[in-house]
Amino acid sequence: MADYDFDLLVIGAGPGGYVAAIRAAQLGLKTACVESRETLGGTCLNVGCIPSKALLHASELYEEVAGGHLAKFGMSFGKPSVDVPAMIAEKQKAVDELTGGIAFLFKKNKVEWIKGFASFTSADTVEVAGKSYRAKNIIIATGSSVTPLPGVEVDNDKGVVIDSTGALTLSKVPGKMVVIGGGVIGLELGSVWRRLGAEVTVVEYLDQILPGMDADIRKEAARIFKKQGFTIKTGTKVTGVATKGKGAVVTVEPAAGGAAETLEADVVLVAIGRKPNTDGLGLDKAGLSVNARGQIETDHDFRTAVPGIWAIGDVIPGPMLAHKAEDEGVACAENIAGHTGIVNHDVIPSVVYTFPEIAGVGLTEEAAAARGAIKVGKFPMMANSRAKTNRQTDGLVKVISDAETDRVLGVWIIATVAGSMIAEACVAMEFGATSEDIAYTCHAHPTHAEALKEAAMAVRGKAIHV
Ligand SMILES: NC(=O)c1ccc[n+]([C@@H]2O[C@H](COP(=O)([O-])OP(=O)(O)OC[C@H]3O[C@@H](n4cnc5c(N)ncnc54)[C@H](O)[C@@H]3O)[C@@H](O)[C@H]2O)c1
Repeated sequence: MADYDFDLLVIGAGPGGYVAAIRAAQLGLKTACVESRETLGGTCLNVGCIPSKALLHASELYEEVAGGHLAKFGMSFGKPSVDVPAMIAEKQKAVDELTGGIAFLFKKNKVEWIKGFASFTSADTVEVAGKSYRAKNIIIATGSSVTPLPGVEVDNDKGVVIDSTGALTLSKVPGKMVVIGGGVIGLELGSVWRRLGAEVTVVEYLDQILPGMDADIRKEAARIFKKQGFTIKTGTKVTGVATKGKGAVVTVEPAAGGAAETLEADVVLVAIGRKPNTDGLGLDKAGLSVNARGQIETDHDFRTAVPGIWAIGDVIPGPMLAHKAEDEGVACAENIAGHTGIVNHDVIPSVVYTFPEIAGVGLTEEAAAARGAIKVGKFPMMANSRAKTNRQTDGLVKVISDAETDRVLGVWIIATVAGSMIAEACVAMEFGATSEDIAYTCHAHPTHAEALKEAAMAVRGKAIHV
């Protein structure tokens, strides 16, 4: 240790990096975490998962009232109004409390926060704000940033052509919003502004929204979103965005070729994906390189090609999800400390926090069928007593199992609380459960979770309530 400043230096304090730093400190390693943002928590806490969920929650409450959905329960209100700056300020309070919480956890666990941007000067040394730090181990947890759309300039301050960060700070509800990209960000942030009154058009290049999800789920989600008032243009590419007056004009044409058309918008949200952050890191000085997708490759233990350098989260291959990064952070810290840290990448849930929520874990039906014989059980939320009682019956649960062994290979859910329901599927899959194991597990009544049990029963044609 004599020559090293730290046992471990983590670059980046997002969900991957800050969790890795805390776990390493818990295990007795002298740990520092470098972060260039003013606050800890990375994209997720500052301008991603957390603020978007705050606005999703607030806008959902607004729509319940404004959309007249409570009238059927005998409740009536005067015409509701929304004070957007107040909503944004309350969101910021949640963000500040959570980012401040990490600063507290760093102090409590004696993790040193080095403020500034880290750049490698050799395989075991980084420079931050003109000072050099040498560490026995370095974890790269630099995350990802918004993929730019060639030829389209984002300016979040002007608030006309924006990305996900700009969509969290609009000062008023746009009349018309065009969302480029029918993925998670487009649908979540599009939902926020649609609920508050914007006319939202989603332009998606592929034939279906929500890439990577199960085909039934993608189809059903599109049906539900259209019913909610979204205009969804799939199989459509954007060929240009020009600002015009206080708004913008988006030119689109069929992906397969054909006549172009223009869409006028007050706000254009670009949400076409994210790319790993490696610019300026000086990877070459450490002897590292990136793959064709700009990612740093690691082995199963999160070791890069250079001994002593590890990488986790959005900067390595795999889904760009905060919880995947967190689990990798814990496992990587444990491996560095000489323990055995493992992440089961076959069981990483993904959740879209729209209304209803959309969640999945494991294989899609298409991917599972390509591997071998499968059985599929489906159960509609329409037949779930709790969903029916709440008058929120959109959605379904789908369980995919191996035809021979009955082992669960994938679970897909659209339901108001799908994000919570998917946790049960994750535990089941982590323990190698069969669909019968889920079917024979007693589930509390009346809960949404019973729909998962019934979908598991449906794998063998034994669902009761359909
Ligand atoms: N709830 C969550 O888990 C959550 C929330 C936000 C973001 N994220 C993660 O952040 C990342 C980025 O999210 P995202 O929604 O930007 O990406 P995404 O990859 O989920 O979706 C982007 C969509 O844009 C489409 N697209 C690409 N270029 C286009 C073009 N020129 N014209 C029209 N459509 C185009 C793609 O086909 C794709 O469907 C994802 O990895 C996502 O998992 C997750």
